[in-house]
Amino acid sequence: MTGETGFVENAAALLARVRQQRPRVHCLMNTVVQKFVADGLAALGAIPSMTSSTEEVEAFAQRADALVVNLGTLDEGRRAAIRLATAVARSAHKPWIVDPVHCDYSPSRLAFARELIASGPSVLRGNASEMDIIGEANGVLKIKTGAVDELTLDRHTTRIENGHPFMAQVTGTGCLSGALIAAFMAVERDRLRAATGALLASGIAAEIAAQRSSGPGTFEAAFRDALAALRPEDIIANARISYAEG
Ligand SMILES: Nc1ncnc2c1ncn2[C@@H]1O[C@H](COP(=O)(O)OP(=O)(O)OP(=O)(O)O)[C@@H](O)[C@H]1O
Ligand SMILES: Cc1ncsc1CCO
Ligand SMILES: [Mg+2]
Repeated sequence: MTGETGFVENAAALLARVRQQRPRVHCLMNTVVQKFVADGLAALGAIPSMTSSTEEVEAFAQRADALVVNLGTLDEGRRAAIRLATAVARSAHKPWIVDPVHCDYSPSRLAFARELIASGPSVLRGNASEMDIIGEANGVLKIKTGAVDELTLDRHTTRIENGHPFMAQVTGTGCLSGALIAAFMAVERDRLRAATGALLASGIAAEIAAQRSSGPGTFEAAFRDALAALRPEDIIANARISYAEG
């Protein structure tokens, strides 16, 4: 089945809205992929910021339109910064997303991820190992990425097939997808529509980029170029999406 009414058309319109509104996305992002994520957001048309200083993070979160919390290189300072920033997002009703990177490697990180999830993010996104260990996340849109992305909210599941295997060979494509979801949530309050738009944009840009690439190295640059050049009509022409209830 393809085509729940208007979802793909809405995704295409959201891409144009991100370009026009240029949302500010504050990223508490792991140190491995900060540049890749900032460049990807900028290519899309959003405005990234990245500080994790406990002195400044509340002011940055207050200024931002959406927040990404990524646990990839967690330490005491980052835990404190995350608590401060998420408190601002909650009280100011800003959309925020948790990416529980490597929560399957460490009991302490898993406990912190669960604490964050219980405090009410809009979205939780991880790869299969991370999402399988986390389990329930009541009231949160759960997204498991991979060859097919699965978005689950209550009893509704959306599957997005777009993407390319080169994505799994470039560190940070998952982290970037979380940041792109935040950018789309900044311009669309319906988080399922926002996340669908972001993952279609990312997956379709990756397919276009792969046609011009000879491996993961050239793909990385071509992916950024394709995100910058992506048009709403590319989303409408190339979306591979299905929906299920129950
Ligand atoms: N085999 C594949 N075919 C198509 N798309 C893929 C494939 N593997 C991953 N992707 C896409 O790559 C992106 C990253 O997904 P993945 O599940 O690999 O995240 P991740 O492990 O958290 O990545 P990272 O930690 O490096 O940021 C998603 O947008 C997903 O759709
Ligand atoms: C490889 C790696 N290690 C910590 S974060 C990160 C990149 C995103 O998963
Ligand atoms: Mg990851």
